[in-house]
Amino acid sequence: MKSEGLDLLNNHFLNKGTAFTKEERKENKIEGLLPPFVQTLDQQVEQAYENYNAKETFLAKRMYLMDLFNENVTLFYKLFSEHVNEFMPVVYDPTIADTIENYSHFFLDPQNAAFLSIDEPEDIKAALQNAAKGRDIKLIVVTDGEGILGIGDWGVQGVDISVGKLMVYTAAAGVDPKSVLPVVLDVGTNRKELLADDLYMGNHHQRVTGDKYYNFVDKFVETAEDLFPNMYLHFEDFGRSNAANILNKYKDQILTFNDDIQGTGIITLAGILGALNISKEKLTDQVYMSFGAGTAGAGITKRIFDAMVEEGLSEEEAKKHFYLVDKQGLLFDDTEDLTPEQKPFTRQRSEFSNADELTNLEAVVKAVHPTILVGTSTQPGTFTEPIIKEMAAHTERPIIFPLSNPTKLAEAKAEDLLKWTNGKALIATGIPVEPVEYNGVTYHIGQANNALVYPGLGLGSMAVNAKLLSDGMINKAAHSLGGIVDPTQPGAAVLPPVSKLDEFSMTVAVGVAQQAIDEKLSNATDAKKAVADLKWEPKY
Ligand SMILES: NC(=O)c1ccc[n+]([C@@H]2O[C@H](COP(=O)([O-])OP(=O)(O)OC[C@H]3O[C@@H](n4cnc5c(N)ncnc54)[C@H](O)[C@@H]3O)[C@@H](O)[C@H]2O)c1
Ligand SMILES: O=C(O)C[C@H](O)C(=O)O
Ligand SMILES: [Mn+2]
Repeated sequence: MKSEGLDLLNNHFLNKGTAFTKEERKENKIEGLLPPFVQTLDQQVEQAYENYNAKETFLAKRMYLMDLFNENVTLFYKLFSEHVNEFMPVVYDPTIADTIENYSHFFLDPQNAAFLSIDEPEDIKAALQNAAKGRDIKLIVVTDGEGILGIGDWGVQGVDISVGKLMVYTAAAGVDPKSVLPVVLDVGTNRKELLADDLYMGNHHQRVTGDKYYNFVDKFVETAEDLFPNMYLHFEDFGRSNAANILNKYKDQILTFNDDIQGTGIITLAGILGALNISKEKLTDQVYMSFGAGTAGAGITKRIFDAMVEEGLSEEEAKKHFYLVDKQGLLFDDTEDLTPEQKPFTRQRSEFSNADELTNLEAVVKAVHPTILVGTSTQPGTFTEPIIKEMAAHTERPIIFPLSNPTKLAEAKAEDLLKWTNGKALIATGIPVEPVEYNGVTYHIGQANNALVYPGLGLGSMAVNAKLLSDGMINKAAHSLGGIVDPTQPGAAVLPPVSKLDEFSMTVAVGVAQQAIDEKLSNATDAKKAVADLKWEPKY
């Protein structure tokens, strides 16, 4: 049915606001509902950007942008595309963490999401249909809110991460916003403050676990697959005890992706390859230490391990290059409470004369002399000066990636890492960081955030209707980010800049699409054309 009159103005996918021409206004029964002057999209962008700049805080800017999105999707993305670098930290991480923590109090609009409650599993189908409103959904981002960034369990309030991740898909890779659906699975929350808050908008009970939980996830996956058969299903910020289980259950059956495990693995491998391109060292010579071996930490470890095997090491040899440190300290084969993902990378006590003392990062760094240290621990400031100096004393160009998000949880600041290592550290951070001046050199800091790859990976997979997301496609994405930064420049970043996100998302998309074709996971024939055909642009 054709939208007209106020319905048209209230349809944010179709609304052009003051850019409706005189003819369109007549034709669609909106004459007299707008100020008479017809604006161009560029004029609307100029006006919106003026308003945006008048807001003083990131939070106020974000709220303005969400209002704009709810009003006019085309204008929102046109504005976003012109200021990607500036808007990313506002629309996405770290500001998104503030809106998640305060969601029930800030609430104005459900942002087109589907809210699926474990107490009403019979409503899943209707909820997805209501939210899709007849649209052909090709991409869902779903969360259950248990492991939001590093800030933990926020129940239904985690829905904003689904909304934000989808906005990045469109801004970075041109995924058509009409084809996407944010979803939250409300299975309860264990956060006491939320349960005690009358204004909390989710189910006021503890998280449901076990079979009931997994059956609910199953029912959601089946129903979504049924309703939207060509869909790419992106899981985000599930808790440590569920994320890998869910991925392992579905990855060989449907086109699905876990961002924290796979996306983070890809971007971290890409960052390490970028760092080695600067230091001219080999991956297979590195000693890798993961600090915080949870969903992301173990996912990254597996990806780097696979890359070492691909570069010629046997699995047995490759394993010797890895050390996992978690709450218990260095993880040994007899450590209690190991997760299934940690087990393959544990060490033996007999390797060390002081194994019993290896219960904190400092002791382990002293004993092991890592060349790469990646932080996904959620513990701020844990990459301390003595630890970093110890690491730097044994390796010429230490590769140090404090990846915990949001900003307040980062293991270290780039500026400090450069100071403590005399400018030698090769750094990437999870959140965006301004360039650092040190000893007359401007150091550009790469952002190892999965947002740099998941949009291209998704677009490429969707463009060729890939049956599955294979290791080969994931690997291709990790190797697609090289060649943009000039590694010979002093202070060069280990990853390409976010300002070129739209450009390299296309490289990732085409590479991934081609890989799917080569692996016979797709019937398409022309990867480039398929990607170009699916790409949406914000214009009237
Ligand atoms: N940059 C990125 O793209 C990216 C992607 C995913 C996750 N992350 C960040 O990584 C962090 C972890 O996310 P996750 O999804 O893996 O969470 P998680 O809960 O699965 O993992 C966190 C791990 O840290 C461990 N830990 C907690 N306290 C510790 C301590 N004192 N010492 C050592 N280890 C400790 C936990 O036991 C757990 O294994 C978050 O801050 C998240 O924002 C970043
Ligand atoms: O959301 C981000 O910024 C990256 C990542 O998925 C995370 O959980 O921290
Ligand atoms: Mn995440």
